[in-house]
Amino acid sequence: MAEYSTYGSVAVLQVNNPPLNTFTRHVLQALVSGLERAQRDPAVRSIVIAGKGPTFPAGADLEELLGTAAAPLLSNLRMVDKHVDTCQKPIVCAIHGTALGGGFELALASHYRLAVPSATLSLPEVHLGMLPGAGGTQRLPRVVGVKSAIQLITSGQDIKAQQALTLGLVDKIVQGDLLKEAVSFARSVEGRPLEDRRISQRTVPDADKVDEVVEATRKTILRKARGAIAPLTCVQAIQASVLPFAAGMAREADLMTYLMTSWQAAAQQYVFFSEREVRQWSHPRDKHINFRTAKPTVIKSVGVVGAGTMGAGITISLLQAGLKVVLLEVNKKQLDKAIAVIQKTLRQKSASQKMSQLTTTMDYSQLSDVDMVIEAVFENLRLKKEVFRKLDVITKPQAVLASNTSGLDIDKIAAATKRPDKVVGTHFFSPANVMRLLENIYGKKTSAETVATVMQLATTIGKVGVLVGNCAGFVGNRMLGPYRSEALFLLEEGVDPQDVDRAIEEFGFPMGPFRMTDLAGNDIGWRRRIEARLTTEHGPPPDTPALYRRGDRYCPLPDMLCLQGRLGQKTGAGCMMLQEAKDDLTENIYIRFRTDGSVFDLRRLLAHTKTLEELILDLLFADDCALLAHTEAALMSHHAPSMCNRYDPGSRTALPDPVVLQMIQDYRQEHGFKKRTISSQEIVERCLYSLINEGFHVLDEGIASRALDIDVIYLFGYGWPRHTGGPMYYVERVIGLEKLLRSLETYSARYPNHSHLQPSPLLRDMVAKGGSLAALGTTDSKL
Ligand SMILES: CCC/C=C/C(=O)SCCNC(=O)CCNC(=O)[C@H](O)C(C)(C)COP(=O)([O-])OP(=O)([O-])OC[C@H]1O[C@@H](n2cnc3c(N)ncnc32)[C@H](O)[C@@H]1OP(=O)([O-])[O-]
Repeated sequence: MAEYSTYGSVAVLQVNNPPLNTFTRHVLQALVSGLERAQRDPAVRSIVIAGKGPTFPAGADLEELLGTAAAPLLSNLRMVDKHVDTCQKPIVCAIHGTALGGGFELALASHYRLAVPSATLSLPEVHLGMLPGAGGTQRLPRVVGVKSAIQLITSGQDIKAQQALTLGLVDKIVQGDLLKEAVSFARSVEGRPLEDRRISQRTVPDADKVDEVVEATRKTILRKARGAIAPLTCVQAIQASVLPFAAGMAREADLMTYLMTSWQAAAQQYVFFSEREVRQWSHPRDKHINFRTAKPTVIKSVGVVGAGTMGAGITISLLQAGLKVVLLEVNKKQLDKAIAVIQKTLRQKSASQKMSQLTTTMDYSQLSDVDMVIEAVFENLRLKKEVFRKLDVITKPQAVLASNTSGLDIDKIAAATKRPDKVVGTHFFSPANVMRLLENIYGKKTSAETVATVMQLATTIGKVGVLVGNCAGFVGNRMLGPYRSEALFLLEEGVDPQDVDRAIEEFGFPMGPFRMTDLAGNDIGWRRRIEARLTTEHGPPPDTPALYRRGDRYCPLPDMLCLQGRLGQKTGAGCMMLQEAKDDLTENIYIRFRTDGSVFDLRRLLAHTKTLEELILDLLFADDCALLAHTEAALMSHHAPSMCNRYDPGSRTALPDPVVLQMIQDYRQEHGFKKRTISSQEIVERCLYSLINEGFHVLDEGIASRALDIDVIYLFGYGWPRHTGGPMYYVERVIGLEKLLRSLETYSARYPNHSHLQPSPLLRDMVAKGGSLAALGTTDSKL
């Protein structure tokens, strides 16, 4: 637990609790015993505390901290820190690996800190809905000042050794053998006065400015916290650091108790464990196929087909993980553009050497030797099948073929090959090198080995892989459908897009549904709806009721906006693309003709022409000759058209657009909707409850095997606020299943034709029988 040894006058205490040397009560008791022994021994004149194995203690043991042992654990840690702080013999902490939370707090209580260059320090408690409750909020500001302490503690960010040295958090960086250096350092400081080494006895350097600093940062913290209580509570504790140390510690303890007993802390700790538990996957339809029984194929090289935004992002992720990549793109200009993006990103990450692992090509035969291919071409089933047909012929028989589709049928894609067992979905989220989620989709014939391979790939490239079944939209996008529909129905009834966005953002999402569509592109859903024959490029399909499709309520507003060229933020950027892309047309660029207002996808037009130049010539010699220029001017104009908002050039701030508001008003009038006032609560409930209700369907159908899989998908792929634990956790632990059912019943009685508001049979069953999502496999056992 804490091994005791002596090197002459130096006693060394090495925490030994593999794998992360976390603090349990027993570890802490062993540390106290060791400290007492060293203090008692007259031959010992200094003490070194270190971690055995790969790391310095990575903090309190969360299993204990979250259970009934929390109070004794916390008081033991405070006791150790007090022992260390007040010890009459100098104590040196030797830091390697990750000194996190309580580990870093122990180091701050010590008199000297040495670290290896690769060491990382941080106080990440805020991510667990807590604060550094063993003196961290009191000691850190005494070293770095209130301003920096607020920044470090409310973000929980990592501090690398060099930065820690600059900030005065470590005294020396050690290049060689850490323990040896620490022992000799300890020896060198023996007998020196310790009073100025005790951080607790120092004053906060910017104490006179504390109120000013807190005031200046409060707004930013509130905005970033998006409803989480921990960040502001951390600030309150840090504010108390200007008090005498004991008073500050008492305030910290009170605030820690408040946070530790909050539902948000429980939710965030659930997130921590769920992020790890998704790795322990099992096949929803056959529990015998799972992470233990299925063996992954070793992947050393990956082909990526398609060098658009997704393909480039996927390539970066793979290269960063040290894999060999062959990037294939049939359009030379697009390939060059992607190479430039990849190079720039890797350079920013100081990882330019990874470029040597990249081969770029326009020739499919270069993929003959890769272990796996990830296809990332345009979201079109015909095109994807064509690509898979080619890949099946060219790649080696054992290669895994994965599609980065966001919702197309994996079985249909697999059917284009003679190896459906090796075909799988790997749905990355944009930007693919940043977003942590990887939704892995198995088809009817996908083998256990293939599933294990893509789940392993997720870990290899630092993503959170979640295994789901095959259905339109899989888990994430399928659940988003009802949410988006309900948001649109709310527009019909009287709210503006900005009202919906505001309510959802106040709940904690970084972006409401309309800003999100503006960012992603309104045309993505439009194309999907055109392909599903719900609408056409010219308006609703003939003989179709305006507000219904296949018996379901349908809101055509987004289609109408697309027909007006309001495709999202990128339409605003479209003019730039049009200019620079005169002969580089790989993104979707839309033009609108002045005579009839119709919108065309330039790519589609290009399919009938050889080059963009030819197309432009055609247009110039056609009756609509002025129109391309007109379109350019329109796109360049100050009010670049977007979906529901307008964006000033170079800005992402969504501004209400009077044109859209008028259009919605006309639409309400035309279809007999009577505008009414709708509360934020109703907006949030209707949007989120319909999304969650779909989650119950997803579980019922076995598309997701556990509620925690859905939570992780929403937390890591869709910006669901972390402090609420994810949609399924939130509804069960905070709202209550019964209340969800009653609300859905009320709303579905009011809107009988909104099918997604009809409570799912699984939800009804659970409420009737008193069942819980935990029984379906959440991490309750760990909470
Ligand atoms: C007392 C009050 C004041 C103090 C408060 C604190 O200290 S608060 C705490 C402040 N400290 C933190 O918040 C640190 C949280 N931990 C981390 O950030 C990372 O684990 C890491 C960077 C230390 C290592 O990353 P990595 O990618 O190398 O590894 P990995 O992440 O995959 O973890 C491996 C296994 O260890 C498990 N496990 C991990 N930590 C803990 C823990 N503290 N406890 C228990 N278990 C823990 C993890 O679940 C996983 O288990 P599995 O699934 O294999 O059964």
